[in-house]
Amino acid sequence: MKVTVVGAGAVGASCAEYIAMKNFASEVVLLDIKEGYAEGKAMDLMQTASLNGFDTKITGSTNDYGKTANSDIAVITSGIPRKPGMTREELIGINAGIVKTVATSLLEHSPNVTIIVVSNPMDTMTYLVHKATGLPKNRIIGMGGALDSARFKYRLAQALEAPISDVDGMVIGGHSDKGMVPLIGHATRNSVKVSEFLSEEKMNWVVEETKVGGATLTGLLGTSAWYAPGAAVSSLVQAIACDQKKMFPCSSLLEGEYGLNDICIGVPVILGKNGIEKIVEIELSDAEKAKMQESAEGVKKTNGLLEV
Ligand SMILES: NC(=O)c1ccc[n+]([C@@H]2O[C@H](COP(=O)([O-])OP(=O)(O)OC[C@H]3O[C@@H](n4cnc5c(N)ncnc54)[C@H](O)[C@@H]3O)[C@@H](O)[C@H]2O)c1
Ligand SMILES: O=C(O)C[C@H](O)C(=O)O
Repeated sequence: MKVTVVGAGAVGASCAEYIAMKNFASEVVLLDIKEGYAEGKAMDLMQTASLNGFDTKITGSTNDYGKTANSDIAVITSGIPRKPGMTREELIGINAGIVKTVATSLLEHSPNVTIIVVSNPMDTMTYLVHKATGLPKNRIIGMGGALDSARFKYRLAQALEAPISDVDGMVIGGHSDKGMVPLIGHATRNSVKVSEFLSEEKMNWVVEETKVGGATLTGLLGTSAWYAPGAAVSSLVQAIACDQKKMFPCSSLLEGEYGLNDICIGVPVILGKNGIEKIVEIELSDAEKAKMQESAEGVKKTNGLLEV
């Protein structure tokens, strides 16, 4: 199993590290446009192998896609991250050109690749990869909901004063400060709805903190987060590589599901060896449906800025 990670910056390197630590891939190729940068990160990570007990080979490449040839899975993290006070949507001007070039270069060398898009604004970048490559929809996956759901569970556990392993919950919709739809009505603590434990006020706090999870970290760090994003990507890669049939909310091209068309947005999907093997349509309340609709309008507005 060969995995390429484009962009050896904060998220790309974290993602490569978690993939290697989970020890399911034979090779991870890290590629970056900055001379020597990916080679340096790959060498540094390889020097953790004997300490951390993995056999995955990590190779660095300065923009040489020959080294990525015949990758099974590729992750696109190349592009700029936001700074405090910015929205993800503001990154479109620079990131769209980078993501389009990277996706086509990947495909030239790996015709059977499944692509995971991370660069922001992620739902629009995922849509752009569809338009630019024409790959079947099961082989293009946007990562956002897996991360947002991990943040949701973190906030739920805080509010419940419970261990995170007791908590389950999911965030669907667009990966944006306003567009996320944390499904608080479906969230549980050991199969019991969290509304049995939490006041309306506490549940609203969980939802609002989840939606601005990325912005909160950007404010603290001066750039956007990387550990949880890297871990979330590695979980998606593992689900595909190991044919786990696991369910994650991912940005997927919709053709009528959830009443939406011609848009990539976060919905629950089953991930296995064929990438997105199924889009799962769950029953939403009228309020959740309205939020999903509003979120889709936001994503479509950003998609409208693309030149495709
Ligand atoms: N979807 C998500 O949940 C999620 C989570 C975190 C970050 N992100 C996004 O991921 C992206 C990367 O974030 P980061 O913190 O790693 O940024 P970073 O600046 O640390 O790393 C980005 C890397 O991309 C490289 N790059 C730029 N153009 C390239 C090209 N054409 N080919 C190859 N490499 C190129 C840069 O040299 C840099 O090393 C940002 O757009 C950020 O907003 C998304
Ligand atoms: O917040 C960001 O800009 C990066 C990423 O989308 C995140 O949610 O951490």
